[in-house]
Amino acid sequence: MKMRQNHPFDTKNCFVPTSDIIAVEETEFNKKQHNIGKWQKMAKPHAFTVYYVKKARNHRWRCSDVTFWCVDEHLCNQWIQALKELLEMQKSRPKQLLVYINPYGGRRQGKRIYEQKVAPLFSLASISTDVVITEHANHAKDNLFEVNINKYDGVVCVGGDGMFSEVMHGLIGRMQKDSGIDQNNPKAPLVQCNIRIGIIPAGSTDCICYSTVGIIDPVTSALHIIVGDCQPLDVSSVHHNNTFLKYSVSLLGYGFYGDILKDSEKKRWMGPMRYDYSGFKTFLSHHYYEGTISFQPARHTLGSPRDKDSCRTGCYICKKSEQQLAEQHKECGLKREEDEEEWKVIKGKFLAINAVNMSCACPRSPKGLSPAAHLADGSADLILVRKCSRFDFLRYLVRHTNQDDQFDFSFVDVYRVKSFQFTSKLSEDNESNVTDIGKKRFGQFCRDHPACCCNSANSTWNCDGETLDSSAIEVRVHCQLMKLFARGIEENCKGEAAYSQSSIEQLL
Ligand SMILES: CCCCCCCCCCCCC/C=C/[C@@H](O)[C@H](COP(=O)(O)O)NC(=O)CCCCC
Ligand SMILES: Nc1ncnc2c1ncn2[C@@H]1O[C@H](COP(=O)(O)OP(=O)(O)O)[C@@H](O)[C@H]1O
Ligand SMILES: [Ca+2]
Repeated sequence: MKMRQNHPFDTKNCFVPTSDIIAVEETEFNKKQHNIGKWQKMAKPHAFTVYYVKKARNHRWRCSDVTFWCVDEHLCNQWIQALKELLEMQKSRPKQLLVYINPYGGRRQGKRIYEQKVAPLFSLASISTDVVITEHANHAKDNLFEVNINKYDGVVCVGGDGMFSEVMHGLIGRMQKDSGIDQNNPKAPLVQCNIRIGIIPAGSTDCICYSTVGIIDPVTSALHIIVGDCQPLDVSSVHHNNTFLKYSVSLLGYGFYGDILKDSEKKRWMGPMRYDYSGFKTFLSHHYYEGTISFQPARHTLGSPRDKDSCRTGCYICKKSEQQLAEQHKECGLKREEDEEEWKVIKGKFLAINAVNMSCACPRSPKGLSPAAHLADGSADLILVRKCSRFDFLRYLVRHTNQDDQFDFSFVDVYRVKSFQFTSKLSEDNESNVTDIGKKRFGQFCRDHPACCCNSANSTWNCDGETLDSSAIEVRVHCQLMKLFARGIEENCKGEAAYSQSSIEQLL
């Protein structure tokens, strides 16, 4: 059996784990191939090609191939058969996927990206697909409540964080509905969603993809889906007055990121650039908001937001949380301890309140809003940026783009939490004085100090790129509520540290 690799770095030996094989196909020899070199002398050769994942730099994956050939047809068929049987044994691989494409996300390239880069790979891997090109917002979400979901091994969304959020709401909502769980009850134990979601990035920020794969690259994401990766993800539920508002997996941001989102929605025609434009405008406006934040610290998890190491593939801290979750499920009859745990209360004037379930790394900020946040530890990092000068706020923002610690400022506090609540001063005042209509209607900016940037209007919550209607919210992190076709960011850079059993032992 002879081997030939189809790329310029031909080597004599090639080691490919079965888990990295994408497909095995019989290869037709054409006349031209037959007439070169030593094959000329042979009887009709038989060949098969193995397509496999080739890992390139910066977490990028590509489909490579290697062709084996020989004169013995029977031997060749035996190899094809044996390799196909090995592939059949990879039980976590999807066979049937439901795909939603947002044709208007990001630079409006979703349909082209899927058809040119992703569909050919799915077809090579013998994955059948039902494809829906969305016609309006919430199309995918509503559709997920109607389809025969058990027919599919996963759902793929082609778009940005907003599109992912829609699909996630459809799936989690469908799961709770089928299990008779009332989503409006903030304390309801939600049912885990085992149907994995794959993200083909074609949006504006694509933070969820970047934070779980390490790169925004449709081919890499398609290959993670094909090999059947599985990454559990924490999800926060957001409620107001016993009414369910939304779920969040990446950023829940009030003040700076809420204001950027609100302004940028009017500039959708600008594409991803709208965030730079609105970001600059919001930075100049320098509005701060008064309110009270109460939270329950996450005591069950080992890490802290100031850790130097990040969550990486096979993260030990996330595995520990998975074990704790399994134990909790066994003891589900017992009273939940969280109700008894203490609440910390902080009142203040904030430029930004950010709660992140993951690092929120994205191309704009490769280390993210909270570099040590974990994908699946059952906690969120709550970042409070208090009123400070424009210059200091700029220093804080710039640190998201370099190696300096963005939490090392007197006006920034960060806590690892499992739940929190926020009420703006404005709504507290309105509740205590409902007759003060003038304050409600005309209180846009502080009338006493027009130049001081304090804002007596509320900001908006940015929930994974969607705005929330209420400023007063109650948030609870649900450990590993859903799963992605991903494996977390792989540790492939020299000198890059991550949590391992030994580093944890040193910590303890
Ligand atoms: C002087 C330069 C300072 C630059 C600092 C930049 C820090 C950026 C951190 C970005 C965190 C992003 C968190 C993710 C948010 C997304 O869910 C959301 C919706 O995404 P999509 O649906 O793909 O459009 N995106 C945003 O809210 C935009 C944030 C814009 C930040 C400038
Ligand atoms: N066909 C459609 N027309 C308009 N909006 C849509 C459509 N399909 C999905 N959406 C909505 O578009 C929003 C943004 O989509 P997304 O793919 O995240 O793009 P971007 O990253 O540019 O914001 C999502 O909230 C989603 O609900
Ligand atoms: Ca988390």
